Amino acid sequence: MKLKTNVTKLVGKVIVPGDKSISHRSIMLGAMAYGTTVVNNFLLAEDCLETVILFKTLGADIEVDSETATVTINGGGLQSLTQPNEDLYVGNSGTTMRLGLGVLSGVPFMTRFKGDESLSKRPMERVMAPLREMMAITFSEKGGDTPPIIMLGTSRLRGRTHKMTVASAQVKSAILLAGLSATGETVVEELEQTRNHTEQMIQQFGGELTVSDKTIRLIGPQVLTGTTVVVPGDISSAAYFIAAGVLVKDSEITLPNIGLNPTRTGILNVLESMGAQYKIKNKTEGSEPRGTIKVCSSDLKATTIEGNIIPTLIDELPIIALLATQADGKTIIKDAAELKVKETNRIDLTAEELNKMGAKVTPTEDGLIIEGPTPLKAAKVSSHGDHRLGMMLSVAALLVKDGDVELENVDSIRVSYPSFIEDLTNLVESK
Ligand SMILES: O=C(O)C1=C[C@@H](OP(=O)(O)O)[C@@H](O)[C@H](O)C1
Ligand SMILES: C=C(OP(=O)(O)O)C(=O)O
Repeated sequence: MKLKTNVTKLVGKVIVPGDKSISHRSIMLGAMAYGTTVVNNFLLAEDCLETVILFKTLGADIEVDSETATVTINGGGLQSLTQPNEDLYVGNSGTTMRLGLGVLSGVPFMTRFKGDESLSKRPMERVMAPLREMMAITFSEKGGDTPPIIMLGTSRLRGRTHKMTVASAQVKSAILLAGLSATGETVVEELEQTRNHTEQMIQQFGGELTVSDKTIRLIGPQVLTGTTVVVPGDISSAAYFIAAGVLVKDSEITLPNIGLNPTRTGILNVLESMGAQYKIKNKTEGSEPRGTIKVCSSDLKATTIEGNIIPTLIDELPIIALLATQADGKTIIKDAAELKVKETNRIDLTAEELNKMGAKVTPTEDGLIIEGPTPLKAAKVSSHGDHRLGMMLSVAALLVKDGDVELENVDSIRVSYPSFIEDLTNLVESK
């Protein structure tokens, strides 16, 4: 697809779709709970629909109203799920597979999880190992770390203490979801604090847990009750418009109703340290705060991004790398080796694709070094099937003055944001 280039100004408002992490969890917890759960502003994108399909295949009563982005789940508790007579195919969605394994470790039947080509290369032992300690039988069919994964759950799951060896909200969440049906205390000691939606939402569904610093404790088994979830706009999707607004001269973009959970807002801290101009308005209080983000074009300076901020902006690092190509000086991103095991190796491919456009990005073992500012030029680029690379490159193209930017495999964007290109184009046309 030929991307929009040479854009002089972006003005307007974008209603960013619902948060992906919260949408996934609302289906899982809704299916584990007793009673009705209503999810408003559910993310109608491929990844979250994989979670809907997964739980429908397991017999859950789920209705999706695409017109209103509302999902209704009539939950009958975990034990009402039934053994499917087919494989559980979850497409490109790591969250669906990892959290799904956690949920199904607590039911006494066998399932076989499969994913697409990208997911079939992603590490699953990080989730299987703790679930095995809790007494589930689970292994990779190929004998290694990657899908297909066999899960033989049990109604005799045992609570255990887990010291995390990787900063991953998906691993933490899989353990906590398993802990809900385990007997005794499940403890997770995090390496770094990661997004805490699972902890917040378990409590919203009437469950109990305690959080002290980076340690989460939960005593099982627990009974959850259906509730209403109002999903905020996804800050990870908003990040592309934030970057576009900052980078394209004379721009002003308003993004209402964005989730501002502090375990997700690392990008805002980075914007501040790069000198970007943004404002937050109408911020609500509570466990999942939300507010309006307003950004306008800004001159940027380089920064260093490392340590415990990394999990709070992990999915935003490709778009932050683009911001850094336009910043004055050398930006250093480190402690982000996890980027190598996302939908693609986002360290190597962020560098490779931006460099095709004339950027100076050097991949390292655990991050990127970006020298800026560099003008970006016409090129043929690819998302490599990774939605976040596709969206980042679409924003990069806006800055190209002469010639075309052709993006290969634009369809991958549907994984998290089906109307992204349309929403970006509307901002260009509203000038
Ligand atoms: O828990 C979640 O919803 C997610 C956690 C992160 O993955 P890791 O847990 O692998 O870091 C993130 O990259 C992913 O997009 C969603
Ligand atoms: C890594 C991501 O998702 P998942 O792990 O669910 O595939 C992402 O959305 O960037």
